[in-house]
Amino acid sequence: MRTVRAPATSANLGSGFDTFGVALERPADVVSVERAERTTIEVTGAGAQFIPEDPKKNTVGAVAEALDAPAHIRIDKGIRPASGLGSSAASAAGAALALNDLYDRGLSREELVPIAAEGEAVVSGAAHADNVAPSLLGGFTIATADGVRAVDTNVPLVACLPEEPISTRDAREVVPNHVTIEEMVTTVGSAATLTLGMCQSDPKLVGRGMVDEVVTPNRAALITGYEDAAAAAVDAGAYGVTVSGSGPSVLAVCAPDRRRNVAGAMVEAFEANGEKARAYRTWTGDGAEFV
Ligand SMILES: Nc1ncnc2c1ncn2[C@@H]1O[C@H](COP(=O)(O)OP(=O)(O)OP(=O)(O)O)[C@@H](O)[C@H]1O
Ligand SMILES: N[C@@H](CCO)C(=O)O
Repeated sequence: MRTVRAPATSANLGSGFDTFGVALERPADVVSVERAERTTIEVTGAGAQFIPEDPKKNTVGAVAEALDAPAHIRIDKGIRPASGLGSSAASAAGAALALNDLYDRGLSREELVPIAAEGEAVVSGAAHADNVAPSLLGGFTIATADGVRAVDTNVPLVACLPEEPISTRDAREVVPNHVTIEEMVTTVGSAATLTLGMCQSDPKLVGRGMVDEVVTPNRAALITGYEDAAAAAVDAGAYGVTVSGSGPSVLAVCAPDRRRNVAGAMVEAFEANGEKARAYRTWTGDGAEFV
């Protein structure tokens, strides 16, 4: 048997739609695999009642098929599904690392990224790698058509998770198909600034790099209370705020000693809009690990 702890992740980071992602120190999924004649899945933990155990509908089933590694797979969910914290991706990343070792496939973590992304295609219709990449590699990752690059970083973050679920599949429907040259220039500038901030572990630069006028406004409109929560986070000292992944989670970057204030301000803002919420005070983190 092999057991892997795979971290939550936050993708897009505002300016890096379908490209940027970052691993979080917490929360995480724990995935255990044992050899079997055919793949079966057992899900427990956060939101398990909403997660299919059919291998054709669960991200880990696609991973087992891609690796030709049938197994009994147990997933203990630490990351609520449809949360914007890479719940589906963490299971896929954990299963990829565990099955690769169990069946001695000898693939590198980088080579496992597109395999884990096939799991994402099962649930969202797109094999986007911007959650599975940081969950496998850790740190800040840049996923492009010719591969994935990872950067070690150490940036304090607050992830605030309102109760209303939003599926990635639904949230991809509101992404515009075209941008203006002015929007492109703003996004490129933000993306470059965010990348520099991650390379230098500079939360102020990361916050400035979250500015996005293309995807974020359309996603924010799906999240009840987003504008109030984002404004409250900035008032409490956040350097930047954006939608985490496809939402509804909201990601803020701030100084380490401001995380409690930022977390409390966002939770209160959501509650003032009738939305219960919880917040994780965390840091950028490492990739999946054997336990
Ligand atoms: N192993 C899994 N863990 C979590 N969700 C899964 C899993 N397998 C399939 N799903 C399905 O995927 C959906 C959640 O994935 P989705 O991409 O929408 O949200 P997320 O991964 O939590 O957030 P995001 O991708 O925006 O960070 C749910 O409908 C769930 O039923
Ligand atoms: N880039 C993906 C990430 C989902 O977590 C999206 O925003 O649809």
